[in-house]
Amino acid sequence: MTQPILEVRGLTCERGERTLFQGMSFAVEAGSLVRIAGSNGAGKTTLLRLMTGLMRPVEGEILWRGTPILKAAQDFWRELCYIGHRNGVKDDLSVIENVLINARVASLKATREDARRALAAVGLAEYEDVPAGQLSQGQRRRVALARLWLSESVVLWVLDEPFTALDVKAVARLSDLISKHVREGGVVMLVTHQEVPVDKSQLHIIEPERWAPRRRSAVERAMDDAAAAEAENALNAGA
Ligand SMILES: Nc1ncnc2c1ncn2[C@@H]1O[C@H](COP(=O)(O)OP(=O)(O)OP(=O)(O)O)[C@@H](O)[C@H]1O
Repeated sequence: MTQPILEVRGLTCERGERTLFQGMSFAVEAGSLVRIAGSNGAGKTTLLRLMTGLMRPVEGEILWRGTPILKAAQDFWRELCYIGHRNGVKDDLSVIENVLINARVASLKATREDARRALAAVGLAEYEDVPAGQLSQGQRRRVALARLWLSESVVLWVLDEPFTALDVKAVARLSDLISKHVREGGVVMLVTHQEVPVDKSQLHIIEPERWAPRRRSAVERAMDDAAAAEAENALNAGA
């Protein structure tokens, strides 16, 4: 592998009382699609949040271009586009105002024309002036995702279930955009069940469960109990 652009080193994460994963390590180079897979509650969303610096790990670190993200801070965030579960769409603003404000918050330079192009790409050209509160869930998702069409120069895309609530056509368009971003040297890390066509060598599948602390089986627990009982008996016999 050439120099990795993104490296996860010995990441351990706890939520509540539970250790979700420990010692997670992997590295990818520019031009990679990182698919986070696994069962409900495995820690997929949590891993994405760690990736953005919104959450901190108990141990370990994430390096972007060789620098820990929490240290790189602004320099890292300038290269990051994060679209989480929540769409962050403001109901009382029009569709185009939402796109422009999202772009401004992300420090992207976007004119009204750019925003129109992005809306056309997500199939919302005719909704430009409609208050976002009047949209369906799928349409709201599209408003949030329109930012991706303004983020081609942003290297790292971190996307939590971006295909949810989209129709077949929208899924195909987004899937094409993601493949193009990866082909052009971007890194896309996403939680999805959707296949995104990229070269096999560019695809990494990360399953947080692989780093989950091992649960002891019933047999192991019974053996421990038996050993403890034996030790107690020995102590009592000696007393
Ligand atoms: N705010 C919180 N406080 C405590 N525990 C939490 C919190 N949010 C999530 N968790 C727990 O962390 C674990 C991982 O949650 P996470 O949302 O990362 O899983 P996931 O793999 O994305 O799940 P899903 O496929 O259902 O979206 C779950 O067991 C969940 O109960």
